[in-house]
Amino acid sequence: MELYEKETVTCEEMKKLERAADAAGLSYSRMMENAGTRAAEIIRENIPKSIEKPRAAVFCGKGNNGGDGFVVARRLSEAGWSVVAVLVEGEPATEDAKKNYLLIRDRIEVMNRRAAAATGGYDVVVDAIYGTGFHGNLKDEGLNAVELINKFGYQKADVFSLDIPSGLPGDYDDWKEPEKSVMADYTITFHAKKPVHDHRRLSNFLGDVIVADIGIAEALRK
Ligand SMILES: NC(=O)C1=CN([C@@H]2O[C@H](COP(=O)(O)OP(=O)(O)OC[C@H]3O[C@@H](n4cnc5c(N)ncnc54)[C@H](O)[C@@H]3O)[C@@H](O)[C@H]2O)[C@@H](O)CC1
Ligand SMILES: [K+]
Repeated sequence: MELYEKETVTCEEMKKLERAADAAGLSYSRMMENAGTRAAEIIRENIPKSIEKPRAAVFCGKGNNGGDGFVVARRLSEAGWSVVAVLVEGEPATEDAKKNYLLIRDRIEVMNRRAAAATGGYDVVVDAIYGTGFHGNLKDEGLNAVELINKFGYQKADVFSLDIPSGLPGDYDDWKEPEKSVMADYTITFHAKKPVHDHRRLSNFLGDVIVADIGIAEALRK
């Protein structure tokens, strides 16, 4: 079986697949656009139809998981939602995330985590803090943001984690419960599940796991 056909891949294998897809003509920036666009569609399909103008907060880290978050924020805003973007660790650091940040910066409200703590009433919270690049344990900024997301979740928001609930390493195989993580209602992962999604003791952190196609299989089949 080819790597791109596997249902579950490690974070390292995922990086390999992205490199191969890029070499086959599906650029990293296109993969991010596909990931965020598809995630926004899945979010819209899964919230109660009775909400007329949904309010969403998108928490973005400074890597490419945050970049996916900026694409989601743009897509939900284009769909008529009221959207705020929360910069958890300041401005984005990777090229593709920066590009997508510039596309929303002047269009939707951007705030830091402290300012976000004084807001509320969200129907949807998107967790785009950490994905496959996360290792070890949460540090202060991440930890505070994770607690805030979970607070909004307890209030009324549906929480959607992009790729992996922030706080959990993608290759997680420990039998201990993690110390702290986003508790998602839905985890939207890209291309294939990562080992953490198959972990039987983590279903209360993962919620429903949905795999979103971002074009990698098609690019590699050719
Ligand atoms: N171009 C690509 O490679 C694509 C990546 N995608 C997204 O990008 C994600 C991976 O992006 P990145 O590799 O930029 O990494 P992440 O965005 O997952 O992580 C961001 C940063 O967190 C730091 N970090 C790691 N452990 C930490 C800890 N314990 N405390 C605080 N900071 C920590 C890392 O050094 C990294 O700079 C995927 O999960 C997916 O969501 C998708 O956009 C598809 C295309
Ligand atoms: K995440």
